[in-house]
Parts: sequence; C-alpha cells; structure tokens
Amino acid sequence: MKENYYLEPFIKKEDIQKKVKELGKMISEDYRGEELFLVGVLKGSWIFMADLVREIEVPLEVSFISVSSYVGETTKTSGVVRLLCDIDKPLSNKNVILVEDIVDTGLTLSYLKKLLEVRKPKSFKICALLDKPERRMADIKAEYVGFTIPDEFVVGYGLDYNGYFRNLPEISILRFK
Ligand SMILES: O=P(O)(O)OC[C@H]1O[C@H](OP(=O)(O)OP(=O)(O)O)[C@H](O)[C@@H]1O
Ligand SMILES: Nc1nc2[nH]cnc2c(=O)[nH]1
Repeated sequence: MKENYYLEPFIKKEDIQKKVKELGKMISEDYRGEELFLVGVLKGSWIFMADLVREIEVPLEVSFISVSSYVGETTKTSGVVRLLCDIDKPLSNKNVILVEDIVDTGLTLSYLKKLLEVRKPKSFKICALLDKPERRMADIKAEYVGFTIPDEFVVGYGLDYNGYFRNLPEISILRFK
C-alpha cells in the first residue's frame, strides 16, 4: 500500500471496551427472558461482534452475513451492495439483532434490513458501534449505537481501508497527506 496517509487517534481502546460493555448491558436488559440471534455483517463487524457477545447475558446464537460496497483504495461507497455470503440458518421466530461496525450512507443496512425482514423474524433490531449520520443516503436508524461520529473515514477495531488496519485495537481517522 502507498504510504500517502497517516492515522490520527480518535477512540481509545479503553473507551471502546467501556461502550461495548454498556451496549451488552442494555441489550441484556431489553431481552431478559428471551433468546437472541445475532447476525454480524462481515467483514467489518467481526471484532465488535466477538467482544459484544461476551457482554450479553441472555442465551444467544451467532451467525454472519457477508456483503461489500467499499472496494479497493477508496473511502467512498460504490453505491452497490453485493451479497457475498448469506446466513446459514432461517430467521423465523428469532429475535434478530444485526451487528454492524458502522452506519455511514446507510445503504448497506437498508439493503440488509429489506433482505432479512421478509424472512419473518420475531423481532428485528440493529446494533452499530459507530454512526455517521451526516452522510446518510438511506432512511435507516440503528436502535443501539455506540458512538455518533463526524464525517471522517475511520479505521481500526475491524474497520479497514483497502483491507488493512482491521487489527488495530483503537479507532483512528485516516488522513491523506
Ligand atoms: O452505511 P454504508 O455507507 O453502506 O457503509 C457501511 C458499511 O461499509 C463497510 O463495509 P465494506 O463494504 O467496506 O465491507 P467490509 O465490512 O468487508 O469492510 C462497513 O463495514 C459497513 O458494512
Ligand atoms: N473503514 C471504514 N469503512 C467505512 N464504511 C463506511 N464508512 C466507513 C468508514 O468511515 N471507515
């Protein structure tokens, strides 16, 4: 990768951990006495999902769906969401929570909501670690949001640029020189 960028620290590892705990507690309280079916959106949500499930106290199953719309060396959506790999189980009568790393234009979640709601889950909610409302193009809202952030391209904690930076434990703003 060409090194025409630098990373500006944005959300510290400790702050992410604290927020994930809070989200887990909120979800556990809301679904007390019920079971959950969490669907992670690959690849970005994989680290968030792994941490979040360990903070949820109700019985749950986990599955993943893989979609992509930001491809290559770009910080802009292609506008076309491609389904790469579907969920392995039916959703009927399940309390589904779709787990995302970020809602930006909202095109990915809007596509997924339409795709999954017709499978008749008992309930359907969205949990996103980050929300960038300034860039919204689709009318979509997550019920559980970790941090509302400004219009900056962020990486780390599962979020990539051209496939890189997902392994960083903190979230940084990607700036170009
Ligand atoms: O609200 P939107 O503008 O649609 O953007 C949000 C989506 O963009 C990223 O996915 P990406 O297409 O980069 O795939 P990835 O998760 O594999 O990195 C991110 O993980 C979200 O799924
Ligand atoms: N890595 C990354 N992916 C995104 N997809 C949509 N917005 C973003 C962002 O800010 N960072």
